[in-house]
Amino acid sequence: MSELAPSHAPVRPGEYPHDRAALRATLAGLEQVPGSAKPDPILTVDRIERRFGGMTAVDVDHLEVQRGAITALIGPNGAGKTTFFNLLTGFDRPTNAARPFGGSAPDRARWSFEGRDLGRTTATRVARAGMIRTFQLTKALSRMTVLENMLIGAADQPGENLLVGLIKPLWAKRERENIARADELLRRFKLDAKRNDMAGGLSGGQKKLLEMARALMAEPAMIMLDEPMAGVNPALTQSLLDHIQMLRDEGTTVLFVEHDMHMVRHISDWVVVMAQGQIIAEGLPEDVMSSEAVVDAYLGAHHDRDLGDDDVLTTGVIRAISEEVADEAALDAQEGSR
Ligand SMILES: Nc1ncnc2c1ncn2[C@@H]1O[C@H](COP(=O)(O)OP(=O)(O)OP(=O)(O)O)[C@@H](O)[C@H]1O
Repeated sequence: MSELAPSHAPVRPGEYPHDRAALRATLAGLEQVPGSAKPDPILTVDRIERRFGGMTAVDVDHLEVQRGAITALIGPNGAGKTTFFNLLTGFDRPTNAARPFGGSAPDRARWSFEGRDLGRTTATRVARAGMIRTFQLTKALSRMTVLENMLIGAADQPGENLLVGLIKPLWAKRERENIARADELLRRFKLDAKRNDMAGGLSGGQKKLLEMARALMAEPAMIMLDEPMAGVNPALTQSLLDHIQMLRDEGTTVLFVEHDMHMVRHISDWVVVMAQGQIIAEGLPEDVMSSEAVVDAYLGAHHDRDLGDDDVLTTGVIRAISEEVADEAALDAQEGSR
């Protein structure tokens, strides 16, 4: 058994054996229920709500994201995944946002990253804390070159900091370092030949790669990818998957939203299922996605097919199935206590 598995002792990125099996062994020992406790959560979320008028888009009671793992957030269209991402990264505010100096009222949204409270902070500060996201629709700036796009992603770009801007030699050194890092990432993402091209001329898949590479300029502890496979042609699919797995192997935590179930099944270490704003299931991909509950929800009765898309995953079906699973668990528990 893995060294990590029995104790569930906290682990740091550098300590990961870069061994997916060991990480999975740790995760396999966890309770597969919504809000399940993780041995070493990098992100912990409590009671976050977002309503638009009378509609509740997000209503998450508790979530912990395991450090160093690839966690997939799946769910039908409109489940609240992107809104949840927006809230966590400071691009939107919860309806029950914590009030400044309001203490820690239990009904107020709270989330912390690396133990740091992010509930009252801005998108820029969230990014500086090491939690960087990409968007469903790529935000590559088309009238800038690929390299310029990369430099925007650097956490300490000189233009942002007046003091650094005033100290020219330091400025120049920073810029050289940022360019070196950008070039290294562009090589890694096979975009180096496009370095001086306008980003607007890249294919959809290349823009996705650029967005991911740009997010890595800030050396985030956790990268959040919103539908990284959307619009990517099959030729680039494998490359994207490899990059994401490489990030995990290097100790970066990955949280991604995706409809491509092949991707979810093949690269994620843990899957969180959202429906109607709530987290309704969590677990290992093979358990969550092969569980009769989710397979039925996605595919009807066709258990012999791999999950290809989630068109058939309607909120109603998944909720009905999750209730059924909860009932079964309650029955099991009753039987066990007899
Ligand atoms: N700014 C907004 N104003 C009003 N309603 C919104 C707004 N943003 C999101 N919603 C609604 O909130 C719900 C959740 O949307 P969200 O985009 O978060 O879902 P999603 O799970 O990311 O869906 P998809 O998989 O289709 O991207 C949807 O019903 C959506 O219409």
